[in-house]
Parts: sequence; C-alpha cells; structure tokens
Amino acid sequence: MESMQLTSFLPSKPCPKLPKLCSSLGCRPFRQVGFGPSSRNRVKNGCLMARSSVNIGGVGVGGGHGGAHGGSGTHEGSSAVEDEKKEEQSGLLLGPERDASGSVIGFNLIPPSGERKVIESLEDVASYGLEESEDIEGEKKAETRVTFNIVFVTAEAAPYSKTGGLGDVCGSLPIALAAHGHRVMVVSPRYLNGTAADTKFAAAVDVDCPIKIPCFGGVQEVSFFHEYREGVDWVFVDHPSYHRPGNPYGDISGAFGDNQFRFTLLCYAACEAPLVLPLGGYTYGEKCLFLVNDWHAGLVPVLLASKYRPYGVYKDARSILVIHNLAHQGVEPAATYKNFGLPPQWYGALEWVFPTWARTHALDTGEAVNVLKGAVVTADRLLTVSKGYSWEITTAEGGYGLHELLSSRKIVLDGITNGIDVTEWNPSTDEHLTCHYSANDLSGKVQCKIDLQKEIGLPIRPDCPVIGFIGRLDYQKGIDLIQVAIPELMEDDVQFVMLGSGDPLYENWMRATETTYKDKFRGWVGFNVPISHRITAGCDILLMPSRFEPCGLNQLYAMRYGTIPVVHATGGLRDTVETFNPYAKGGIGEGTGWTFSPLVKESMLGALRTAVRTCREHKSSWEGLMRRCMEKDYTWENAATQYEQIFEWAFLDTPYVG
Ligand SMILES: Nc1ncnc2c1ncn2[C@@H]1O[C@H](COP(=O)(O)OP(=O)(O)O[C@H]2O[C@H](CO)[C@@H](O)[C@H](O)[C@H]2O)[C@@H](O)[C@H]1O
Repeated sequence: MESMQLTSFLPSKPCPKLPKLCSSLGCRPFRQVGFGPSSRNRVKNGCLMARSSVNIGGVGVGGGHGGAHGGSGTHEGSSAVEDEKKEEQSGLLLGPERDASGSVIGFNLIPPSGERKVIESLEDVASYGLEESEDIEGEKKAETRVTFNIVFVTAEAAPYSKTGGLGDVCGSLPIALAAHGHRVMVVSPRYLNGTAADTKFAAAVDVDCPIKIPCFGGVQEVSFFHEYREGVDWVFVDHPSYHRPGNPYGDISGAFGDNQFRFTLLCYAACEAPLVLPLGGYTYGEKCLFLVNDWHAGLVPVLLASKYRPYGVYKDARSILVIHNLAHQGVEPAATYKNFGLPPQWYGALEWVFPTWARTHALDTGEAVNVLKGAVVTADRLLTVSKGYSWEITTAEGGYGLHELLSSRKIVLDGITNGIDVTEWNPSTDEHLTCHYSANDLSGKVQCKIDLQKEIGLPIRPDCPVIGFIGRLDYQKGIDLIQVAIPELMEDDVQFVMLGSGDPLYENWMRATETTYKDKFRGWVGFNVPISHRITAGCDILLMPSRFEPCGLNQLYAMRYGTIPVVHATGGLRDTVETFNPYAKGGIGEGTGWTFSPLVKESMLGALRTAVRTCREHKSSWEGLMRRCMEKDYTWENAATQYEQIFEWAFLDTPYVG
C-alpha cells in the first residue's frame, strides 16, 4: 500500500513557468538531487527546480528567489534571477558563534557584501570554513545573521482568514521574518464562504500548478493560489472543501465533520509547495524550515518523517511545531488512521488512548488518533507562544494529556511571547477610531470612550469606569466566571462591554444580560474587528479571566491603547502583565495592570474593584499606569529575533526523525 507515494504528488501537469527548461534538459528522476555547490538546479517531476538556499562559497540565493525576498531586501516582487547571477560572484565567510563560556552555539555566514545569506544544511556548515572563524571575530552580530527558507503552515492567516490569535500571529510574524531577510512562504487554505470576506483573496492568482494528493482512500486534486505581499509569499491551497459558508472550522451547526480531511489536504499541499511552486521563478526547495502551527498543520512533520525522508527528500529540512493552543489536538477515532495515507508502521506516532474515565461506554476501547501528538513526536523542535505556557504544558494541569510526552522533549521546548502588529494597533493612527491619542497626549482617549458609549447605546458618562472583554466565547476564556460575577459587579457604578462569538449558550446569556442591566451592560455578539478596536480604545480596563492563555493578544493590544489589563495569572498573561505597585519607585509606582489568582469570583472581583477604585480616585497613578503600558515594546521585531535563535538551533541538530 505504501510503496513510496510521492509519485502521486506529481504536479498533474508540468509547472507552467518552466516548460522550456524541462523539455530542453529532459526530466531526471525525482530524487536526482545534486547537493554539491555546482548542482544548483535539479529536475523534479518534469520541472526544472532551483536548488534551495545558498551554495556556500558560491551562489547566494535562498531557494531561488530568496535573494529577492531576503538578501539586501532592496527588491520588489518575487523575482531574483538577476540577483542570483550577481551573487554568484560573491563568496562567504563562515564561523562559529560562541556564548560567554566559549561554547559554540551557532554559526554565522557572512557575505562580503554584508548581506544575509541562507544556510543550506549542516553539511554546508561543516564543510566550509571553520578556519575562517578568526576572520569574523569582532564582527557585529547584526551583520552575521543566517537566513532561512521558512514555510508557515497554518489554518488561518490575517487578513485573509482569522477567527482568533492564530490568524493574527500567522499574518504578522511572517512579515517580520521576511523583513529580517528570510524567504518566507505562508501556506493556508483558500476559504471562500460566499460573503464579502472572499474579496480578501482577490489578489491571489492561480499559479496553475495543481497537484494530486493520495489520502482518504482516493486521490484529491488541489491547486495553489499565490500573492506576494510585504515580502512574503502567501500561498493558498484551493479545494472545494474550503468553499462553504461559515468560518474556517465550522458553521452555526458546529465544527465541520470533515476537518480531518480538510487539514490533511493542507498538510500534504504544504509539503509539496516548496518543491513544486516556482514562486518568482524559483522553488523554495528541500532545505526549508517548516513552522507548523497547531494541530491543523500537525501532519506536516509526520509526513516529512514517514513519506519524504525515507526516500531521500527533505533530509535537510527541519520542522518546528508552534503550539498556540493545546486544547485542540485533532483527535478522531482510530479507524480514521487509514485516511491519512500514512504507512501502517507509523500508526504509533499518532496513536492515542483515552483514559478509562473519558470513554463513553463499556465497549469503548478509547483508541483514537491524535494529530497534534504526531507532531509532538516528530517535529524537530517545539515552541509555545510564551515562556509561561511552555512550562504549563509540561504539567498535568496544563498538558491536556500530553504533559509527559512534552516533558520528555523539554530540551527542545521553548516559549517566545507573541508580538503584535503595531501598525494595525496604533491609537495615534487607528483607522477605526475617529479620535486619536498617544502616550504623550492622552486627551483623545476620553473621546474614544464617549464615542464607544454612543455607538453601543450606553449612557454617556466620561467619568464612569468602563470594563471590556473581547474574545472567543469559550470555556478557555473564563466566560463562566464573568457570568457568576456580573450580578455583584453590576452593583458598582461601572459599565461593562463584551464582544465575542462562539458557544451559543454564552451568546444567549450576553443578550439576556443586556436586557437585565440596560444602563450598564452591552454584549455584542459577533466577530467584528472595527468594534474590537473601538472597545480596546474606549474602555479603561480590559478583563481577561482566561482559564489558560498560551499568550493572549488582547492584553497586549489593550496596553498599547492605555487600557489597563486585569487578568488571571496564567500562561502568557502572567508573563506580560505586571501587577501595579503604587509605592514602588518612591511613590511613582510601577506595573502595568493587575493579575489575580486563584481563578475564582472573589479574587477576580477583588482585582477589578481595586482597578476601578484606582481609575476613579487616583487619576495620576492611573495615568502613570497608562503610560507605562503604552510604552511597552511588544513589536514583532523582538519576537522575530528570538525565533531566529530557535531556527539556528533547529539546524544545528540532525532531524529528530531522520
Ligand atoms: N468577536 C470578536 N471580534 C473581533 N475580534 C475578535 C473577536 N474575538 C476575538 N477577536 C480577536 O481575535 C484575537 C484573539 O487572540 P487571543 O490571542 O486573545 O486568543 P486566541 O485564543 O484566539 O488565540 C490562541 O493563539 C494566540 C496566538 O498565539 C494566543 O495568543 C492565545 O493565547 C491562544 O489561545 C484578537 O485579535 C482579538 O481581538
């Protein structure tokens, strides 16, 4: 059954942009890949393919048009043929990067031009120039960064698709990494739901390179759409199963029943994209780094290990699993294993057995397959979106059944706090606000509060503290705690605004609560980005009683808008919000909000009441809090630099499953 099925991934027709080269050179077999510096191009499946990344000592183009996206960063569009020729003239120096104790922690490639280059493999590193190390000592780190061919695989990427923070991250981090000189592709489904949102994909064109995917007992054809924007190749996988009303995961009736199928397609397509798509004339090639986000992309490292590496393909690629939310793992009955089209002997990688208490009836054996687990056991490295959460998932409380497995891989598990898009979220320019403000001039914020009160029909009272909540109406977000606390909270002179969608029970509760507390409570049911900006700007306090929070973005947006977060001390919330101490620094105070724990009504109300009192009675302290929040640096620049360190570590080790 599983004799190498790569042949079935053949583009169903030759890649259109390269037919001449293919026909003139003839087609060599798929795995005829030259890895020496002179064999820069290869022929695969009827298409001449550019070798990925740089050839040390020679060509300086990452996977073809990496030079255009990376390198000097001076080029527009996805084309780099000319640059490649120029860069062929240049050489590279190479040397180890050491920590304070003198241990080698990485390698630096230094093009004489000072441009960044792409490291292809460990062999490249090993075979070129440790002797050169002395030459580079004393060089500035900024000039010696290595660049990579990076492939994000994600179920959502803003602005094309977004239901939550995953979309935000996969819409922004790729751009930040491209700005650092990396060649970056994002592979995500082309969702069309028959609404105005479909126009977001309008600029992406069909690259006319369909492929066939063997899974679910048949062969599926998917095609690729492409848009080059802000230095990133946005690649959208197209298949009829992505065209239906609803959001990426479901509709009003709940989650789609075929999500395992839809995201299996995504993963296969993402594995093929670097090999077959001649973006800007060049493929990314094999030596790329897959950043697989959450369970939807979790099959990618399993496919690399089971269906590519055994046949000599992707031997020098690496994969990093980025966990944004461990609560969703892509678990389905064990009988569905055959759907994945994986070799039978790989069943163990996805095997999952529910504990007895979680089984539904006496004959239930609890046997299942778990895609995220498959990713945890096959990815080269693991990352979460904050340090705190990377520890929490190794505990029984936070590990959702995977804690032991995750603990066993602690050595490759890291946490990097998300950044935010500071252009979209900027109170001094925000297109969704009529009035603007900044840390230097806070006067506009009160007008934002008045505008919000007007818009949602609450009494216009600039002095009344307004508390906000924005987020998915989900157990994770602690809505049940807000529910039980609302009657007591509403006894105070405050207003409360909620924006969210999700569990219909919570949606109905929000509607009902609005009727009960007409002058104090508003519940906006739906997903509305402009309103989310206006709530963030118009509130004084943002409440986040999340049960767990891998990072949390709303508290970061709130801080940027001088809206003070009151959060449960968990995961990324604990990492990013520092409790206010009015006595610190000789009475000037320090801190950026309030954290509370344990997650019970009393402690949440206690923190909220302290915040409300400070807002109402201690204006100068409150302004100090606002300014400290607004001055915090949560740009992606910070996070991107930390990601680069992880990338370098990923390539220093051999593939975890080789
Ligand atoms: N009704 C609505 N209308 C408009 N906008 C809405 C909305 N509901 C939510 N949003 C927006 O969706 C995003 C939510 O991001 P979060 O990081 O707070 O949570 P989420 O749980 O989705 O993300 C998961 O992934 C992210 C990214 O890694 C982690 O930060 C997080 O902890 C993890 O749970 C924000 O941009 C928010 O404004």
